[in-house]
Amino acid sequence: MKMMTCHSFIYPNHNYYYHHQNFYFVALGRGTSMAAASASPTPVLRSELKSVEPVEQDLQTALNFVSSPRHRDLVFVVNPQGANGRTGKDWKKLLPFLRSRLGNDYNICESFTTGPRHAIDITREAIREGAEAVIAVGGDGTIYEVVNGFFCDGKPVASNNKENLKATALGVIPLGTGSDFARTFGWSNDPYAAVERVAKGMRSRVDVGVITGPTSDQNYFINVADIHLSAKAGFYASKYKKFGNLCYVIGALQAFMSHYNQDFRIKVNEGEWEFCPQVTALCVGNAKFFGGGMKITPNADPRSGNLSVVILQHFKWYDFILNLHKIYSGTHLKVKNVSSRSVNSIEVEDISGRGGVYIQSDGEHLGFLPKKICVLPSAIEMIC
Ligand SMILES: Nc1ncnc2c1ncn2[C@@H]1O[C@H](COP(=O)(O)OP(=O)(O)OP(=O)(O)O)[C@@H](O)[C@H]1O
Repeated sequence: MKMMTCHSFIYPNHNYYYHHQNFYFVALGRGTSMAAASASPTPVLRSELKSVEPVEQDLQTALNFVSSPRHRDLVFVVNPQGANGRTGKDWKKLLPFLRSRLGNDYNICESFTTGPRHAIDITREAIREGAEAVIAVGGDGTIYEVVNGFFCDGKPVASNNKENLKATALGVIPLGTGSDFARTFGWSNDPYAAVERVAKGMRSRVDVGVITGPTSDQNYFINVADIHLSAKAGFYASKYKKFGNLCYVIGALQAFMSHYNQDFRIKVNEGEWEFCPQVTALCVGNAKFFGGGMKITPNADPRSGNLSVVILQHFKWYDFILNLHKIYSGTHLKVKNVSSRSVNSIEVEDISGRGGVYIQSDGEHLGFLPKKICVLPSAIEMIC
């Protein structure tokens, strides 16, 4: 039977919850028994599973009612640790509204991440099972991982059901510390407004950036990839998330202490190598904001089919202090030693010999140069 198959094989390594007014249905891993917990006012938590008795017979009956085969799944990928634990708490509060607003039209499924990169696996499985949308609930790190789950081995992940013509969409409920990706669309950290967007179901194709390293490893990003000082600042900032948006200031101060501008060479759109001296930071925007509200790539547009590169050169620490307000407002492109261009691809190498040049994408540390960054135009459908 369809739903039994679905529950037995969806998310082989993850807990997966179907929601209904009075029931929470929990699928455990492949080969394990299924369980249902009834009449719980809150989601069933992983830690509570031990006390739940397997009731497969009853569950089958109930699943046919709850997880309607007429409806497609909305899979909410929730990072309970996002925004220093606030994401998990806000999600709990949001759930009753979300179920009443969306539950009549969709099967509401939730999956809590258990650690870094878990959201990638959840997303891949959801797409293979033909979900209507995978919705990242958290900050930019969670969106980043969900976006990476749309791809596997260099190719887009597809539904196992070839008759399923409607692609799985990406959705976002921004509940992170910075939530910078949402800013490009003018979305606040208001989860109720985000649920309304999902209810309306408007979709739009957006571009995705792909970063390739010397070992051909690939990482996808949807917001901003950045290199050198800002990436180092982001690396440190991630260690101070408990201070909220202040983490970016602390991270920047720490990064500055060991910073040197370095000579790079860049290759744009597969052209000739260009010398790019004394780079402070090189930012590649698919969208406009990073660092908790800095409009670093103001010309970027995720629906443009290209990426916007902004390069800061020869900057001293006091240049940042003097121009910080311009970086926040996106008026820094006219500042001396700041340049901007639109690209399809850019390769970046450090030629100073010092090495150790940080790169991050969507706030996640990705290692060091050299890297090649390309745009994948209209790669994903997004709910907006
Ligand atoms: N269960 C978990 N426990 C610990 N870390 C997790 C868990 N699930 C996901 N993560 C990691 O948490 C990191 C941050 O998550 P997220 O981006 O959602 O929140 P944030 O950092 O507060 O927000 P923002 O990125 O917008 O500033 C991600 O790198 C992700 O890999």
